[in-house]
Amino acid sequence: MKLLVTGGAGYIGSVVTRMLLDAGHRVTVLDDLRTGHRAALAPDATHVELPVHEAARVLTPDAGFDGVLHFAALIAAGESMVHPERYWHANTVSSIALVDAVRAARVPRLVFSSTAAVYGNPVELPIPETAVKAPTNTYGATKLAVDLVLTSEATAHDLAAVSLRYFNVAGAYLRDGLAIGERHDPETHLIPIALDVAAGRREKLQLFGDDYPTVDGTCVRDYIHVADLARAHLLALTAAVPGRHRIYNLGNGSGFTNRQVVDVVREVTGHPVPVETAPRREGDPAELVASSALARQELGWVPEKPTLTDMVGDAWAFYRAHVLGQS
Ligand SMILES: NC(=O)c1ccc[n+]([C@@H]2O[C@H](COP(=O)([O-])OP(=O)(O)OC[C@H]3O[C@@H](n4cnc5c(N)ncnc54)[C@H](O)[C@@H]3O)[C@@H](O)[C@H]2O)c1
Ligand SMILES: O=c1ccn([C@@H]2O[C@H](COP(=O)(O)OP(=O)(O)O[C@H]3O[C@H](CO)[C@@H](O)[C@H](O)[C@H]3O)[C@@H](O)[C@H]2O)c(=O)[nH]1
Repeated sequence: MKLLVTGGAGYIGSVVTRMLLDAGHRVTVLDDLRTGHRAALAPDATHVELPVHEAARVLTPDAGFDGVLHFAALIAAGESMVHPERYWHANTVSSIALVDAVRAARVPRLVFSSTAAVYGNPVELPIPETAVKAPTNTYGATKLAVDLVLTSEATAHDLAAVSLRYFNVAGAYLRDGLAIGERHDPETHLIPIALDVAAGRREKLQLFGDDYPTVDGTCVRDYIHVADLARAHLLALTAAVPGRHRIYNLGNGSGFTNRQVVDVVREVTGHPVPVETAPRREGDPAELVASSALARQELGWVPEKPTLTDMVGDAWAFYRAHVLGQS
């Protein structure tokens, strides 16, 4: 297929781009590098340095794209509570412009990066796709809005749409000397920050809140390996059906508290990783754990690296090689 990948210079988009190219697809990456890295761009993909809202300049009716995978977004839930307008523009307004371009160019399929953050504090665990959607942060709300746009678009205009609701993505894609991993700047995610501490780049980790209604008072999250997540996108591309908007949760179905995650980082790195308790981060739901039964059933998705030790181990291997330059 000829595919447009938005956000292909970012963490997840660059892993998926690599897998798409290796599977024989032709890929154009649309990314304005606002948070991504030029070095993460696949050398055998075409790169167009444009913002998503200008996608129509690339997605012309003559260009012959078979599909779009839409990763480009602002992703920090905490920041979205402080600067919500940035999130509505970057995530929702831009996505509507992209969907307009997809319709105008008659691109048949679109796969969208949705999120566990659409659910808010869940009333049932593990969370199925049918659960109540009540986001506790603006980031989740901006993504839920795009999911709703895609449902109408699929129904009214025959788009084959798939939303993949990722839970917490971790790890790195390591293969034959290649390593693609997480490099957000500034970093806000728990595992890479804990690795910064293990590497001696930060003194300690702040744990945001220890009074949540969970086993040790810290938030619970469900982690998914970035390579397992990436494979789900290739499956979704072929499973997409015209006129349908399919939605799949992607996680492993096991919850880890933030303290348990830090324990795994200590085991993997051999570093004590000191922590201090800090106030809650606004907008954080207490617990997010996925039911991915539907993805397993309908996409035939089976995670190959479901353990947190594997994820942290791969993230640490990437970190040492590419952030500390110890390869
Ligand atoms: N990382 C996670 O744990 C996680 C979990 C759930 C969902 N997601 C979703 O997955 C997607 C990818 O996340 P990531 O961790 O790879 O993020 P990332 O920040 O590493 O990558 C995002 C990429 O999109 C580009 N970009 C952002 N806005 C753009 C715009 N308007 N125009 C052009 N380029 C733009 C950035 O330059 C960057 O390269 C996002 O949509 C995010 O919401 C991520
Ligand atoms: O220095 C830190 C960083 C994070 N946390 C906590 O660790 C947990 C996980 O936080 P983080 O790694 O930032 O991920 P989330 O906020 O859960 O969000 C991620 O996972 C969501 C899906 O669950 C996605 O939608 C988001 O894009 C992605 O950033 C939360 O309780 C945070 O408060 C800390 O205690 N200290």
